[in-house]
Amino acid sequence: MSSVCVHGLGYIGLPTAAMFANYGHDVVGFDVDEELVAELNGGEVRIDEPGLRAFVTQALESGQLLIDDEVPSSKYHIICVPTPLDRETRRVDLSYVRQSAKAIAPELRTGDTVILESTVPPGTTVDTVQPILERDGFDAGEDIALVHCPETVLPGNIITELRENDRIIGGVNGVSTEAAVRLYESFVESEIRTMVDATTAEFVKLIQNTYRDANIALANEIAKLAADYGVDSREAIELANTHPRVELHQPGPGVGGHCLPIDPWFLGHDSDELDLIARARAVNDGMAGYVVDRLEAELGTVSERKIAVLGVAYKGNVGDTRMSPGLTLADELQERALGESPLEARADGDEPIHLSLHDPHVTDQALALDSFDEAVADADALVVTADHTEYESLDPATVERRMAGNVVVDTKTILDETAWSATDIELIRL
Ligand SMILES: NC(=O)c1ccc[n+]([C@@H]2O[C@H](COP(=O)([O-])OP(=O)(O)OC[C@H]3O[C@@H](n4cnc5c(N)ncnc54)[C@H](O)[C@@H]3O)[C@@H](O)[C@H]2O)c1
Ligand SMILES: CC(=O)N[C@@H]1[C@@H](OP(=O)(O)OP(=O)(O)OC[C@H]2O[C@@H](n3ccc(=O)[nH]c3=O)[C@H](O)[C@@H]2O)O[C@H](CO)[C@@H](O)[C@@H]1O
Repeated sequence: MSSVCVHGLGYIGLPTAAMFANYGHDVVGFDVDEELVAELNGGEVRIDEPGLRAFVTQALESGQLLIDDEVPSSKYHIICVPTPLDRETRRVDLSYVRQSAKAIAPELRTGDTVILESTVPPGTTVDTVQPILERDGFDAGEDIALVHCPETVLPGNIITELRENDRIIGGVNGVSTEAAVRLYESFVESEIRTMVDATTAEFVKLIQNTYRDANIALANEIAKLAADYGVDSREAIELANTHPRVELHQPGPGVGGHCLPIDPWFLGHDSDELDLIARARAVNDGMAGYVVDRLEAELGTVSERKIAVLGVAYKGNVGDTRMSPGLTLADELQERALGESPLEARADGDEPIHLSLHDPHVTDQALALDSFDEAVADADALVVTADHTEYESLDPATVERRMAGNVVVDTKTILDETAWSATDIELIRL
């Protein structure tokens, strides 16, 4: 078993560190966030992910996982730090990756391996990480091993997918690739696919998420077309998918989360060839506006209405609100309610719209969420924006009684159409 240091203890680094520890490696989890380090050392796990708390507790209690705010010498260093996108410039911020490589460099010894797991634009391992690691005279591929090994786990199912997803490992040379394979094969149950090229591994990760984003964009456009023809988009997509070579995804209120709305732009980092991919992004980003159009068609205007947004997590059964379609919809409603003269609208002192946000999975106090009863009471319209299990069983008769209006937009098609058709509620599905 090896010594492993995992850099960055967020959604990816924490389960990864616990996984290596639970498979017998000596793991140090390092994070620059001192509050997080203290929380983890106190046994607190702030990420809402099924099974994670118990998994981390097991690793900590066994003594195989130590959480520290200093970087130790280690046979393996795994970088799981953020790679955020500047939404204005659409450029990635690689400062966390650089900072991490700089912290690793002084601890390196001959024979150590550095693994970049963070999602990055093609070329980052070789152009950004390698020169930092080589500053002290080490030669990547000769003295130390260097690879990119992208992370592909699905939030909501991270622990299972860590073990069961195929892994891709691209090293700067064959020796690097083999060194990383030896580590991951200690717990990965599926295929480990290797290549002697870190840039291809980076590229593959990005095209996986881009495929999903573009496929959802197609489903969203199909939903808008279907509405114009009076066709049920979900039924049409289900039938289309019976063809052996068709696999359409599902429409929705937009694409959220930390990956799909961001990663496609990484492909444009050193290329001007983004075309369809950029259009797909625009289609998905436009879905909030489309939902407001549908509401305005029913309500006349959204100004001065009470509208409840059910679901501010970026998708069902998670508590993560990064790039949340529900929150984007709330902003869009706010903007539309202000109309064309926002200053005038503000001057009269009235709230331009009464928005109520609800989510059973989100604990972020800053969002001022309402209880379900508060959200539904006297609402003119409800919009379901996350497919949380809790919303599937909403009682239509109770909702109808409590609302002032009768418009319910089910952007994820999780409500039981037959049950809701027994009420006077106008159920709109995408
Ligand atoms: N969340 C996902 O579903 C997912 C899936 C696949 C890939 N990824 C990629 O994995 C990477 C990490 O994502 P995440 O969701 O875990 O991020 P996160 O924000 O949840 O966690 C990142 C952690 O890194 C810490 N950190 C920042 N700078 C550091 C440094 N220099 N040294 C050590 N720690 C540092 C932060 O304090 C934070 O705790 C990103 O590149 C992301 O795109 C994420
Ligand atoms: C290729 C792939 O599978 N990548 C996954 C993805 O994880 P994720 O949690 O971000 O992905 P999704 O579950 O797809 O959700 C994203 C948004 O898309 C909406 N959506 C989804 C399906 C659909 O048919 N119609 C929709 O509208 C959904 O509601 C939500 O807003 O990226 C991670 C980081 O790189 C990967 O590790 C992980 O493997």
